Amino acid sequence: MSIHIQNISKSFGAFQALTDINVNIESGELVALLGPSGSGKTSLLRIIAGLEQPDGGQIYFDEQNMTTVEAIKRQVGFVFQHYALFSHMTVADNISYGLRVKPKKERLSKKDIKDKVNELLSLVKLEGYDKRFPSQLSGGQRQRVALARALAVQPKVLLLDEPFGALDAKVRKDLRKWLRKLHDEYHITSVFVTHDQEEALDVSDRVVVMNEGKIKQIGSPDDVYENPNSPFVFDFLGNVNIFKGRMQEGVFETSGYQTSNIENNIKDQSQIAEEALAYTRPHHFDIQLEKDVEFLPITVQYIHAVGPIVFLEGLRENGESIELEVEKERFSQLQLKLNQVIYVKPRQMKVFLPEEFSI
Ligand SMILES: Nc1ncnc2c1ncn2[C@@H]1O[C@H](COP(=O)(O)OP(=O)(O)OP(=O)(O)O)[C@@H](O)[C@H]1O
Repeated sequence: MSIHIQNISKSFGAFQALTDINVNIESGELVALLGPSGSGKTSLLRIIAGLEQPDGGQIYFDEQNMTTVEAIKRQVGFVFQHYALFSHMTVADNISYGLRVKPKKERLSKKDIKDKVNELLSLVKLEGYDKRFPSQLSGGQRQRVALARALAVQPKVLLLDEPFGALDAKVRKDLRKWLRKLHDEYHITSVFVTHDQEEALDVSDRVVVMNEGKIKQIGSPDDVYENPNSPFVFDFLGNVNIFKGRMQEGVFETSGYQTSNIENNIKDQSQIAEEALAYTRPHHFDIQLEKDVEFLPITVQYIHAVGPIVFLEGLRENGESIELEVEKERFSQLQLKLNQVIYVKPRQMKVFLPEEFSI
């Protein structure tokens, strides 16, 4: 089932929570809505679910206009951050709830419901937990029960609102791997809300980056991470170094360092921009020990060498600091030490002008 979100807007009183949202989600896709707190992710998810009415715009499931269809008739499975399990019901009763409350004509037999529960318990790796109550489960187990309950009614669309938000980092990581695997097996069109960029990039087929009720960028995880279209997306999706400088005829200059190895959206390349900012991720640097005009000298101030990637911080001659990430092997080759002067060259930089900051 595909989902087409067309020109959706929503305000709460005078506050505009969503402005002209357009996204096409393909059948079987897992899409993450990613953005900071208050960016409108949950509001959009609730509008897809039918739990909230938009002020303008349409929601289609395939060719069917669902905008005014009641939530209960949308065949949507919903998983919330806070395990909304019924505390007085066992795991099995929680999972089968949606099947048991169906009208008699559509209801499966008791035996079929039991078989379905067992199938779902095995799917979420909780065989043997059927008689437990939610209070006897860990947070991660409860979320898996919530997912099994959402899947029991065979939804056409699965909506997940920060499903792992309340869990600790390790359980979160395990569950998102597991969700990805589950999705690869079942291919239910799924929309997943998160404010955690790593989670969004790790799990989804495509990421919709939102801020202040608007879409900033839509793309594959690799695309939005490697080719952010705005300073906001660059900053929100990972660590970044920002160089203040000026642009002139395709050359970026910052405190005595010049480079033409840059990307920018400036139409008139002969333009002079006095207040340009160049963005580079910490792993996009070449490092060497020999002085070179194409390289920036920096003094190593901090080294964190745990794991396969070494994190370094260096100080430029103008007092600005630079974060670097180097593979352990390269770090060992260079034998880097604190207070050593090294030479670094950004392999790629993206230059933005002040007017691009408000897009
Ligand atoms: N029922 C409501 N009444 C008034 N304002 C609301 C209501 N629901 C949401 N908002 C406001 O709309 C904005 C978007 O909220 P929403 O929950 O969609 O954001 P979010 O990106 O999901 O944030 P979070 O990550 O914190 O959950 C927020 O400023 C919020 O205060």
